[in-house]
Amino acid sequence: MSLNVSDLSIARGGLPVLEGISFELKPGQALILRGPNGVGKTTLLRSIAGLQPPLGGAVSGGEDQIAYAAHSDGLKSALTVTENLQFWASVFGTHNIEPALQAYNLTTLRDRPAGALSAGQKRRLGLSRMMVTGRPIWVMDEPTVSLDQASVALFAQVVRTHLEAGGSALIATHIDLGLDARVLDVGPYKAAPLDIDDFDGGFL
Ligand SMILES: Nc1ncnc2c1ncn2[C@@H]1O[C@H](COP(=O)(O)OP(=O)(O)OP(=O)(O)O)[C@@H](O)[C@H]1O
Repeated sequence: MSLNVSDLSIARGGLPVLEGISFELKPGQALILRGPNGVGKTTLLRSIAGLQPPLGGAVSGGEDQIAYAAHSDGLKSALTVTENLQFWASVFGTHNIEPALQAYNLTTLRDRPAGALSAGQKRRLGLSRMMVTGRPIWVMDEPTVSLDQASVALFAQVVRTHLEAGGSALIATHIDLGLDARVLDVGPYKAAPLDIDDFDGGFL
């Protein structure tokens, strides 16, 4: 199923950040979001993932189809690598965690508590959760933070395989992942500043 974003306007902390965002993401496609720090990429991804309501416009096709990977890895530090993935598999009603362990080179770390992993290993585990969700639309916010070059390549390969299987991916990233993907620069969609309409002329 395609994800459709239509004339979306979004706010953070009560202030509009982006407006007029529209795109379609079809099965097999990836879309890379770019834009300067603070422009609203995270806010856009959160809105598309259903974590916050938009100010206006619409998102369709994402209901129960989206798996969202935020800035944080979302791991339970006392659980092992295997237990973390089993937990997420049970949340999403799936079972087989082995492909995720193998794809992210985590098999030798499978019995290690997540809290005892390095930052890059934690990130690999966090990203591997996407595979066990069984969901077709992956929405990912700066997924390569903490990853070394080899792990970035692993991640890009996982995404390629996901796209070939008919999945899709929406990724906010500042780096070139080498994917065959469209790029959407959200900079030009920066919302106009709010009008200050409570100016008290009597103050002058
Ligand atoms: N919890 C918050 N409360 C209020 N404002 C926030 C909050 N989090 C972020 N903002 C503001 O909302 C705006 C959009 O932030 P957002 O995190 O979506 O940007 P971004 O494009 O993802 O940035 P980056 O590239 O640095 O990750 C920024 O101006 C930011 O300062």
